[in-house]
Amino acid sequence: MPSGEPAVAVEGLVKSFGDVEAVRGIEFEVEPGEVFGFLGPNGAGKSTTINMLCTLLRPTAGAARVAGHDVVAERDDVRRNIGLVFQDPTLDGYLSGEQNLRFHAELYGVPRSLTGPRIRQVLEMVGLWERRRDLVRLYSGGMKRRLEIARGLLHSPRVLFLDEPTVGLDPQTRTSIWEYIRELRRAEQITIFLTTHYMDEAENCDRIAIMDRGQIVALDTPEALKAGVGKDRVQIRTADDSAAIAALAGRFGLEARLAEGLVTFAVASGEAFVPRLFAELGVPIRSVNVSRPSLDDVFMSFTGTTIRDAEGSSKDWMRLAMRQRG
Ligand SMILES: Nc1ncnc2c1ncn2[C@@H]1O[C@H](COP(=O)(O)OP(=O)(O)OP(=O)(O)O)[C@@H](O)[C@H]1O
Repeated sequence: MPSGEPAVAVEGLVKSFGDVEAVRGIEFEVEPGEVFGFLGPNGAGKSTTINMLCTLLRPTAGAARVAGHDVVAERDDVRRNIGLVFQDPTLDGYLSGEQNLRFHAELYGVPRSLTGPRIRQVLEMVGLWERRRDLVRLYSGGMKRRLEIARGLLHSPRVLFLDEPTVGLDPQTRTSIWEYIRELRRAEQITIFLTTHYMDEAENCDRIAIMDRGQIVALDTPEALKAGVGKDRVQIRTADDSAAIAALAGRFGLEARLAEGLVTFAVASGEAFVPRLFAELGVPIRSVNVSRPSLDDVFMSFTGTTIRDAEGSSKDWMRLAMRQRG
């Protein structure tokens, strides 16, 4: 990928299926090394977009470049430079972890001399080197997912597409998968493009795009998206709640009320406000708690639906991808 070029660059991308305009002229760029999250309710157009990026669907209009290559004119170059990790396991349970990777390396034409060292490198990265000789059917769910990630990395892709990488895994395993994803970015300077329905996971992304009805309706860092939703919630415990409520109204023009036994109010930037509060309230404060709008609030405000309603829509694009590649 030429230096300075985005890992993914999308311009006026459109995809129509007959009368259905699934993707309506979207634009965005993903920088090399970014962890980029793609969220949206069912039918928003996420899979259609990703299928175009992975060269499995031809755009109706517009253009996209992945790893510096045009998805239509340089399809094979794009394919060589991307890795896919999909939800449905396609590992062979009757082969060992290492044998699964060897098979994949052959499919991808990884030069033989490089295969052994590369397998060791990716297995060590996901903590499976010691277990490489065990049959995959004896692996736990988390180990299988880690092996799939290792497999997606085997041919050293510049951009790794992950479809809900931790769905169905227990919280501890999800945390460890995320550790691998972060390590991966550090070690391989790879760009990671992922879909997720877990908002806590979306928090781990450098930036998030929210898609709805064929359009990108929001794209920013998790922090900026949450800040854009509105105000933080501040709760204080005081020596005299009535006096505090009166002082908040009198000195700051804030309307506060008692909630859960705490003086509660909303303010644009809670953390920045706290020092002023201590300095100027004139009523002793015993404790303070600032909470931010969550990404759930962000999702709701842009799409009118909760992320939970958007769940269970795991798509077949990765499956389709593998079938078409294989
Ligand atoms: N091959 C196709 N033929 C006709 N319509 C399609 C086709 N693929 C997708 N669509 C339509 O395009 C729109 C976008 O679908 P898409 O699968 O891209 O959404 P999505 O955001 O991936 O949803 P999900 O969260 O369910 O995976 C939907 O209205 C869908 O019905």
